[in-house]
Amino acid sequence: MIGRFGVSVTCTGDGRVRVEGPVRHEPDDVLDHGNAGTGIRLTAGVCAGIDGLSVLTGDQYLRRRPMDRIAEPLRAMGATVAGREDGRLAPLVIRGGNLTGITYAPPQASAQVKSALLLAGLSARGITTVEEIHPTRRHTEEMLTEFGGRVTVDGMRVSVEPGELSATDVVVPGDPSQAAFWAVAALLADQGEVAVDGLYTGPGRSDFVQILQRMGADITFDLATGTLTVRSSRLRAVEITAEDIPGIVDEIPVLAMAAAVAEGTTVISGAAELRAKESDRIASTAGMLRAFGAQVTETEDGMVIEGGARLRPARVDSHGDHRIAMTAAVAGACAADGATVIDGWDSVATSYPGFAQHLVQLTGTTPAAGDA
Ligand SMILES: O=C(O)C1=C[C@@H](OP(=O)(O)O)[C@@H](O)[C@H](O)C1
Ligand SMILES: C=C(OP(=O)(O)O)C(=O)O
Repeated sequence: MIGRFGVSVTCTGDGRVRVEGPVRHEPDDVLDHGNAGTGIRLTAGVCAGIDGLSVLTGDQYLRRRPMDRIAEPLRAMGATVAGREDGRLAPLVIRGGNLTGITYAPPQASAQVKSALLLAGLSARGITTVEEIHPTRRHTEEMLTEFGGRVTVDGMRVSVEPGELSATDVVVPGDPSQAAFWAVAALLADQGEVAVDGLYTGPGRSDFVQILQRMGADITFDLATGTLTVRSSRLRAVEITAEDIPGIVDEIPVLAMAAAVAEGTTVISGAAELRAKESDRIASTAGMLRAFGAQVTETEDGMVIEGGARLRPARVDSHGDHRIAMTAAVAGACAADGATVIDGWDSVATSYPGFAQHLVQLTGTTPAAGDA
């Protein structure tokens, strides 16, 4: 993908990637982002800053996800953004360059929107400011600062000044969202302990740990080392509200699975944003839980999960959503006696290509892929 901008990218084979910039010209082909919502939205921010034409698209699921959340502010900065349904849906065609900084308050708590605007702001005239309604993950601010970008954070206001970035070496820590699957695997199992090392320890990415603690889980996260340790536990129901959601936005499917076996009724609300993810994650999570035998009622902005389910093996449709597929695999391997089959297993490659191998290492169970 980055190669389309004339940037040289080399994988050295020892886990390192060498990227030689800068991005200076329009991409020489259509930028296909597959299933990656973060990818297309952040790249749109970069393309808005390039004096030229960029065409961005993705797979059948991504082409259904809302892009107006980035198209509108990027237009306000001076880019031309066209797409299906008046720029609401990809493919998007962006003519960038000649941007002016704006102050923008996204109506949704979204690190993707914030990041798109900060990236565009690097090549705008004046300062670009994003006013968040709720703090979201801050990887973009951290990365821009490491690359010499001038970023200021003042409470819920994040600003960037225009300027060139300079190359640096970055060590990418482990992704807490991936570790969440192994945490719930340990909790669903009858016995045992799982430890995951080297995780990112910054704010807003490991809130699932506190949710699981509220559920009575024996779980600790060592902020000095980034080590998560989880032991099989009896869980109780929890109430998850709008305040909690931005910090666990990607972990709801797997937390909902934990809630299905917990004692009591779990209520999740304020999570309407989940309907705009890879799948409608309220509907797909509820469908998955029901397939395993749990009782769930979908609400407009969340769900009510009756706990105490004895999970049975299931046939689950991932709806093209990696987090549904991985949650089902963990439940099938750790808590349901018999073969669970997952349709749309390929989606897992979006965020965790090594997942099946790790599941086999941990549980000895190979997930059964159904139809593509
Ligand atoms: O910035 C990011 O890397 C992401 C932000 C989140 O999206 P929103 O902040 O738009 O909810 C999250 O769901 C996504 O998986 C990754
Ligand atoms: C929502 C997710 O990703 P994206 O929006 O980048 O497709 C996710 O990783 O669960």
